[in-house]
Amino acid sequence: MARTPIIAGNWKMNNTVAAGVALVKELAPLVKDAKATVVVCPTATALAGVTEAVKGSNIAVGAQNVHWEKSGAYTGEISTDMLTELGVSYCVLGHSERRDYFGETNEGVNKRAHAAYVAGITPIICCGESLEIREAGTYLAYVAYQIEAALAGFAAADVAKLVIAYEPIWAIGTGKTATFDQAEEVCAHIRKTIEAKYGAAAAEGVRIQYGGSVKPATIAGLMEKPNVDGALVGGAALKAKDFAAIVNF
Ligand SMILES: O=C[C@H](O)COP(=O)(O)O
Repeated sequence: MARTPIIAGNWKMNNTVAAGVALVKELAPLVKDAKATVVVCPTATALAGVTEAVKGSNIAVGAQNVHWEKSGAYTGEISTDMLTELGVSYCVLGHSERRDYFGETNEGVNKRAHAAYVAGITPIICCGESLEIREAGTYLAYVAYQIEAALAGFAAADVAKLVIAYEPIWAIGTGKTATFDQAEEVCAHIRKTIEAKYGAAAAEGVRIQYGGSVKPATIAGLMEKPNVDGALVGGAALKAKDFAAIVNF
């Protein structure tokens, strides 16, 4: 079974509603023939405007986080109902910036992933090691543990439909893309980890992205790797032409 590539743009804390709407309006005609699934992940305030603006295009919209409870006293959080009401169909979870700056834990990522999946929102579950862990040589075990924790309690048939984003923290926003072989090594290990626990069909179906300073010049080399199924793009997703060039690799 061939996996459809998936390229997602994580806008992080960038773009007002007006800027986000303008960006997707410029992007839509540039990616209309993409063979990859195309996703943009605006900040929360721009989700309504952007979901409206992409109607009739092949651009899907993702959120940058979601809470596991349906509603209640959780100041600053967003529920799955609030996202599905807008037509949001993906959600980035466990990004290293959430883990490092806002105390996101593996357990929280797992709870958010279940809530999103049950609501019909495809989780894009992030994992990735720091430079210290990379240099200590323990990165494969570290990433495997993050994935096992994030996927706990999922049925094999559901794991097949998830998206994982491998983002080495040392490559995010630094201009230091992992080499194609470094990206492939970890993405292959993630697939092997999933196969060991959930079986061949889950490992064959799950889509694994690489993220970390992906640029138009590096996407083709990454996509040639058998275990890299797409990219989670930060900085280069803020310019329609650059993001389109990545999507149309
Ligand atoms: O979510 C996206 C990643 O953190 C990558 O960001 P970047 O492309 O700016 O390095």
